Amino acid sequence: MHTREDVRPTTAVRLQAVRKIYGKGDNEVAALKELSMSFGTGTFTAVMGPSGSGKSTFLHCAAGLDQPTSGSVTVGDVDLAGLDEVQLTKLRRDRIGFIFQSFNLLPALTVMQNIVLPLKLAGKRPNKNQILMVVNRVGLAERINHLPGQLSGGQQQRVAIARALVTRPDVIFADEPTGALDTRTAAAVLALLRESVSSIGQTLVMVTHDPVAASYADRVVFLADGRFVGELHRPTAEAVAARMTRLGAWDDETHEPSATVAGGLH
Ligand SMILES: Nc1ncnc2c1ncn2[C@@H]1O[C@H](COP(=O)(O)OP(=O)(O)OP(=O)(O)O)[C@@H](O)[C@H]1O
Repeated sequence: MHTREDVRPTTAVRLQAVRKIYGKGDNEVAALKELSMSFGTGTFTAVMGPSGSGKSTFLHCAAGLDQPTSGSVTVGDVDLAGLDEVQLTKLRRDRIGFIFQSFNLLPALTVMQNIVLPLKLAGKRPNKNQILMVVNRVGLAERINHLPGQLSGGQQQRVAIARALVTRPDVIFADEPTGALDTRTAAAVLALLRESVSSIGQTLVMVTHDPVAASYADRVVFLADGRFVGELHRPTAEAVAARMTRLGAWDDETHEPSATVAGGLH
């Protein structure tokens, strides 16, 4: 018998010639321009680019939260263009995990209830051993009966990571997952994300402004003005920062390179 891993395609997510136009006529903005990109199963990719380069639009289109104007997005072996809203919702629930800067936990539910929520919503009976494995992996075994409000920011983000891992999705999209955390807590969360890729083969795509966060990835892809403009494999924070500087990412000083870059963290 095949396990699900045996039959997983080697490409978890593929975008082909994706265009996304917002607005009409004089107000038209081309946020993505013929963007083509693939994300291999079991890889960790960081997506970077200057403000307005299309990172959020990319994330929304790749995760089936928004539809491209043209081009195609495939998750696993499913072309999203062929799905109606109900099917898209089901695909997001069953095959995609999300981690946000703001954690997005339900405050009235315990840690354990938050973690098993995606399984409950999918009508699946939680497998106790699998849940406990995930809870242990994120280091929350002592906290399962706490409410999110009783946890630190780093602990809350670890709950969000466990919640994303528990359905064993084809891909997890993370949007600035360490944006609200201090440097040391961010490092712990990034190490955990890295470990979920290295040890269980999770596929992870993370949008970030932080070169140090990006240095935990296998690959960094750079967007500028809605286009793919380059990539770095086995990135260092210094190389990422240098590339971002060349892209003019910090000209407006809204996103300073992290102070930790100089230390060569990773
Ligand atoms: N709903 C929308 N309506 C009109 N234009 C939009 C909309 N969303 C995004 N845009 C425009 O599309 C372009 C890409 O925006 P997007 O938010 O994807 O960039 P980003 O790289 O995520 O930016 P940031 O790093 O500042 O979050 C920008 O020019 C933006 O103004």
